[in-house]
Amino acid sequence: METEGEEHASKLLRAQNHVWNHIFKFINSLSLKCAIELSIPDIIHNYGQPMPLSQLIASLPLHPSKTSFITRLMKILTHSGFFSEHHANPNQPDVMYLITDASMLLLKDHPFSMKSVTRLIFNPVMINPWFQFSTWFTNETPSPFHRENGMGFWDFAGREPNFNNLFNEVMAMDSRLVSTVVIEKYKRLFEGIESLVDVGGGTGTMAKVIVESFPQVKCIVFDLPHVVAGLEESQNIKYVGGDMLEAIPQADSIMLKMMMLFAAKERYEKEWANLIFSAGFSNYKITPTLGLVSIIEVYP
Ligand SMILES: C[S@@+](CC[C@H](N)C(=O)[O-])C[C@H]1O[C@@H](n2cnc3c(N)ncnc32)[C@H](O)[C@@H]1O
Repeated sequence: METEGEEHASKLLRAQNHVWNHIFKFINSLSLKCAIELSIPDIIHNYGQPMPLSQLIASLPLHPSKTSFITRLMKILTHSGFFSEHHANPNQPDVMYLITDASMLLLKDHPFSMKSVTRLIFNPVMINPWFQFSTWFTNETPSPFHRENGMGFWDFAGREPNFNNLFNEVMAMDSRLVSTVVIEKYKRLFEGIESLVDVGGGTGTMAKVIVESFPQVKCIVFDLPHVVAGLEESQNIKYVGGDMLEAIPQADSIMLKMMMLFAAKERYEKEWANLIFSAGFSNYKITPTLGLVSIIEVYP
């Protein structure tokens, strides 16, 4: 039984431990970045069986003075669920690694590879604004991103083609995965639709999957002009550049996936966003698990 003093000391240690852990959480994500840059998920996957640490080390472009640190990197990543550790037998001290469902999504050639997400999110353009977070609360700058990069996110994407392409690629990857689920699960919703506008539809990945599965649907992919410029249209897909905060094209259904619907309604008081809200969410399929806000609806 702990004395009052001991109990106080354990509580204090637990609290300190909690703070240390929280402060160092960034090591988890930046270790993941490191592993991806060294192609560790691909190397282990291509090995085709549990990969001994010595083999992994031999396959990496390491400076000889750094080989022992790979064990530490792999400990962090195993603990975070990106690899699993295996021990062949007690006489074989070399630990072996396999990839997990999570690191499968980091493989270069996986159809739903999230590698581009890591390139986008670990980009200083995206990370540095977080260092401005508290300052942002104390002044008028519209977003930490704006404060750090001198303009809003979408303006920045409009001026930096590489960043724009990377962002659109990330969105397309998400849509490739989500569309497979949406088409399967919400088939019913698309069956009666003749026209649909995908507001903020990016480069049209969702729209392409929808018209392939439901050829009666005519899709308008509506997004900022720099996103849709030069994209190839088809009989069922038209691209329209514009600002959803001004107006959106007419269609008998609206699709929003990962869009700022609340901002459109509350900050910008857009009529079309109000319409969605006033119709009552019960009429709409809101599938937060499929994205930040995924709404697929036929209206009126
Ligand atoms: C988070 S992405 C979602 C893209 C796509 N719906 C998806 O889920 O893959 C947000 C999209 O909204 C577009 N966007 C941002 N502001 C916009 C505006 N004012 N008018 C039209 N599109 C806008 C962006 O260019 C971007 O493609």
